[in-house]
Amino acid sequence: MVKGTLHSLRKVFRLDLKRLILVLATFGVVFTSLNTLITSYHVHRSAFIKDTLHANQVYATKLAQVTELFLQSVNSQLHVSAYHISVKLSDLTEVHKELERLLGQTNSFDSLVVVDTHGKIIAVKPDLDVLGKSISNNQLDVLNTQQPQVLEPFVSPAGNLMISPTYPILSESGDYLGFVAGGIYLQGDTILNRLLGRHHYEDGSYMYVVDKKARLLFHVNEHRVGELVKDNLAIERVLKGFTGASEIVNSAGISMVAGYAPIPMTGWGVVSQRPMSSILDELGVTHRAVIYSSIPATILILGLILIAGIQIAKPLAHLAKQLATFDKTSSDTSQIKAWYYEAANLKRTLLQSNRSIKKVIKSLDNDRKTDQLTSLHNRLSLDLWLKNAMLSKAGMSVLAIDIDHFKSINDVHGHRAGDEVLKELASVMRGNARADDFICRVGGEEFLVFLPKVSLGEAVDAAERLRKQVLEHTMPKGIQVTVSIGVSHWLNNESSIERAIELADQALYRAKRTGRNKSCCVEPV
Ligand SMILES: Nc1nc2c(ncn2[C@@H]2O[C@H](COP(=O)(O)OP(=O)(O)OP(=O)(O)O)[C@@H](O)[C@H]2O)c(=O)[nH]1
Repeated sequence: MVKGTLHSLRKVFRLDLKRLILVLATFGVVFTSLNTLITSYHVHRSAFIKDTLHANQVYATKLAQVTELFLQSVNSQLHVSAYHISVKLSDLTEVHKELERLLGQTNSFDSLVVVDTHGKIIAVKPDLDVLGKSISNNQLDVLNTQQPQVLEPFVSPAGNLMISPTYPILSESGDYLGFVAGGIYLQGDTILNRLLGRHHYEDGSYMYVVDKKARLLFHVNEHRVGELVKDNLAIERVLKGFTGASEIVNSAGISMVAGYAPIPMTGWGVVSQRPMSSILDELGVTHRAVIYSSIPATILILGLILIAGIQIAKPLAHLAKQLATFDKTSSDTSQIKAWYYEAANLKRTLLQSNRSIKKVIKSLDNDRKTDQLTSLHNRLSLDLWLKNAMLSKAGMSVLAIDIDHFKSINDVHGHRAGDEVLKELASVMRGNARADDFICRVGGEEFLVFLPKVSLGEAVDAAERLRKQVLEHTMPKGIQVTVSIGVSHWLNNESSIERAIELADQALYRAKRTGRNKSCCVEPV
């Protein structure tokens, strides 16, 4: 059973040319398509990441410039106010008015304070519960440096997380009188949010700003503002003053494609980034579109290759079939449409060899049925002929012919001369025969002649005619021979032809016994 199953499987999976082309074409097209898709995926991936890196760097640079411009503008506004305050410092009402003017004139600040040289808040707008209070100890440095600067993020007494640009107040003679500071909130609907917060996109891109201690000043997630960020390559690089872009893993362990740029005025840094997963998602969408759009072309190409393959295989398959059965179907070979060079060549060769082989076979077949010395029929040919003859209903006469004393011819003239005599006698018999007669050499110097549709009487006459002709004929080397002939007739009834041949032999024996060079006959059987 296993053997049978294996045989059936082998039959099903037999690798003919058509199947081979089918398998190779499918494999080729699928492999090429896959290879193209994989290559295109990698090329697109690199291009997507490169584009995103570049876009994020451009964004970060732009936003760094915007932030710096904003801070410069804030600085200028405080500068002007510091000047106005310096001349009115003795009148705090006027100082408050100046703060009110600045607050109303610009939306850069959420609050404004004036601090004296002891660090005490002497004026505030809007009215907050900080008047008369001192600035915190870690902010006292601004009194020492007496330079414009931005205070590090701190929580105001009113509970707001904020940064604070400051500007020194100098008297006309250049004495330091304190500083004016603007409060900019970092949480809620702040100026920084309005300035930077629009740069958050649905594709997951977002940006953030860190101060020089890597503390978040701005972040899409407001709750993270004020948080110190560690282990972030982009932040490390930007706080060293570099502008650039790279693939990073953020502090939450998420792969990001980030661009970064520093804000030289404050030492802060801006980072714009997009999650790698969102890039790959977009790439996936693009790639699926590529796959879907390439399917019809792939199927078309596969179909065309298959059609071409089948057309190529067809003549070869037909030629192979013809080769297998060439003896029966050679005429069909010329009908095969060998439409391309190799198949046409094969077809021509097949037709030629077909013809040659048939010729050879025919010649071999003739040789098989012919006596090599006399070219008369041999016993095999006789058997075949008799089978056909027995089918026809007509009777026939049989002559059994034997050369008299042939041994002495061989002895006297040599075996070769004997052969020549046999050949010559065959020629005499052929010349004497009708088209339907069948002449056969059955032994050394013994012959049988079958005369279809000839009566016994006519056969006796024919035998006599032949005997006389041989008698009068001069054989090669001047040899004279005689023949004895036994004649019988077969009526083609229930008796066998073998019996008729036997009787002809008996008649021949009688002719030999009673003097040779004569013909004897028997009654028809
Ligand atoms: N040259 C030649 N001789 C052959 C061939 N076949 C048989 N012979 C010879 O034919 C001779 C036949 O001799 P026998 O059978 O004695 O008969 P015969 O001499 O003809 O005598 P009868 O038949 O009684 O008249 C033998 O010597 C065979 O060697 C052949 O192909 N060529």
